[in-house]
Amino acid sequence: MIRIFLTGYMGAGKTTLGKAFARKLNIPFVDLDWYMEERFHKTVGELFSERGEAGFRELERSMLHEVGAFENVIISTGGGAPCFFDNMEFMNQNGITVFLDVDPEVLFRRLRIAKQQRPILQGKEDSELKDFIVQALEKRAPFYSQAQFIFCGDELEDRWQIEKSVDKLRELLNL
Ligand SMILES: Nc1ncnc2c1ncn2[C@@H]1O[C@H](COP(=O)(O)OP(=O)(O)OP(=O)(O)O)[C@@H](O)[C@H]1O
Ligand SMILES: O=C(O)C1=C[C@@H](O)[C@@H](O)[C@H](O)C1
Ligand SMILES: [Mg+2]
Repeated sequence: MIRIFLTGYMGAGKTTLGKAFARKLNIPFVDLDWYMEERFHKTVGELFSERGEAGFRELERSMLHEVGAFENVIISTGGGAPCFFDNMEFMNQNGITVFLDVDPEVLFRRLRIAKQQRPILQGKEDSELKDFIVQALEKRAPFYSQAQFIFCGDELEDRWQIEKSVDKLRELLNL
């Protein structure tokens, strides 16, 4: 039975790599953010603004437990999920955990063009976004570093790079 949790900061490529990896292994892919959006018929942004971050995190935790019971699945978590409650411990006990490690400069490049969909980044000027990412990575490092595997997600810009990363991840996990 395969159950893999992909973690990492926003824009690390959890959804991109997770989808491609699941296709390769021919098993379902579940994105925790999408799962919550479907379950509640609301966007992550709406859930955030209606419940506040604390309410969102509670919901995220219970949804993580729900998808964490699925078998033969690749799960990409929200960027913050590993950093609240005992979520990291839960994932380590229930599956294989991978931290997608991406250079802050690369994250900045990706996120500056896609920040509107992410409530935590909304309204930030490019000049403050870079520092915000660096500081957030420092704060979150103690959680992300508890993953069993660390994988470089710098190269996910086109189909060819994604395919190459999928093969490397497969090798790393011995699958
Ligand atoms: N070719 C590309 N050039 C630049 N940016 C890209 C390209 N392809 C994807 N991106 C961006 O890179 C980011 C990585 O994608 P992805 O959505 O998989 O990250 P994620 O880890 O799932 O983030 P989140 O935690 O916010 O869901 C996205 O913001 C996407 O818009
Ligand atoms: O890094 C975060 O805290 C977040 C990441 C996204 O995946 C979403 O779960 C939400 O926007 C919060
Ligand atoms: Mg995602």
